[in-house]
Amino acid sequence: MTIYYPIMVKLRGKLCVVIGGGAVAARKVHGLLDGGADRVIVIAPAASAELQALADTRCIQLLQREYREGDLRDAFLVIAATNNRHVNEGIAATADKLGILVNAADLGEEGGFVTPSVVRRGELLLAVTTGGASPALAGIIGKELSRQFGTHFGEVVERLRLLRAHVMSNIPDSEQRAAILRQAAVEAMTIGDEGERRDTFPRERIEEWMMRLQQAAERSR
Ligand SMILES: C[C@@]1(CC(=O)O)c2cc3[nH]c(cc4nc(cc5[nH]c(cc(n2)[C@H]1CCC(=O)O)[C@@](C)(CC(=O)O)[C@@H]5CCC(=O)O)C(CC(=O)O)=C4CCC(=O)O)c(CCC(=O)O)c3CC(=O)O
Ligand SMILES: NC(=O)C1=CN([C@@H]2O[C@H](COP(=O)(O)OP(=O)(O)OC[C@H]3O[C@@H](n4cnc5c(N)ncnc54)[C@H](O)[C@@H]3O)[C@@H](O)[C@H]2O)C=CC1
Repeated sequence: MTIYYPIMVKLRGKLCVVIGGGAVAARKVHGLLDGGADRVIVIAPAASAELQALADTRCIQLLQREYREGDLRDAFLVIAATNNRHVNEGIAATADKLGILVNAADLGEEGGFVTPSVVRRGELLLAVTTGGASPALAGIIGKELSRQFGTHFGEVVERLRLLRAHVMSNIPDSEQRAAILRQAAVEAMTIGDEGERRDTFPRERIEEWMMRLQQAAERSR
């Protein structure tokens, strides 16, 4: 068993290299693009129509050839997704030597990182892993979470961010701030319950919301 440490990493401006051009590579490329990557190079002698289409729209750069030793130079992150175990192993070993983050689609835990099942709702990002024990279960739990956390959560989190900025600049006491923000998060989780309209959260303006939460926090002291 491998123990993992989860982080949310920024990919903007960082070179990501994907080797392989099949269905698995395409899924990983979509994950990278959804995750903010804007410099993605895909290397494969034969790439799927899906990857060709991404290259046509300039979302990725496609190099139609086999992987070569120097291809990882300057990469921040590498995904080895060929159907050749030997090639994937070589990529993983080279990346390791160069200190580059590497995912090996067929080596599971032998790579440097594994990709979780992901649900995005605006800035809310849910990621599920079984560490390679059951990728299918990770996917099923991801689908369950996407039902549980509806699309309105994007807006909910946006409002919470606005509230937090407002609270940060208006409430000097850190304990009071925490009480207000915790209560706002509790309210956010109940939205949708009892027929509440999902498209307006909160009903009040941010300033009024803060005042109400502040008064409630004071009452419960
Ligand atoms: C270790 C890991 C490395 C990595 O790729 O990062 C890995 C490895 C392998 N997957 C294999 C098979 C399958 N993978 C999926 C699906 C997903 N696989 C994903 C991640 C991971 N897969 C990493 C661990 C994540 C974790 O466990 O938490 C997900 C979560 C995310 C993503 O791919 O982006 C995505 C779901 C996305 C979603 O739905 O949300 C399905 C399900 C299906 O197809 O319906 C199957 C068939 C059923 C099954 O095997 O469970 C095989 C065997 C291939 C063979 O048989 O030859 C290997 C190789 C091995 O195990 O050695
Ligand atoms: N991690 C995961 O979620 C999963 C991983 N897998 C594993 O991922 C691997 C890839 O799966 P698929 O995309 O379905 O395979 P695929 O057969 O559709 O595609 C393989 C790709 O690798 C390319 N390739 C082969 N040799 C290469 C080289 N030397 N340099 C560059 N590119 C090369 C081919 O041109 C092709 O584009 C398989 O080995 C499979 O075991 C399979 C299912 C899920």
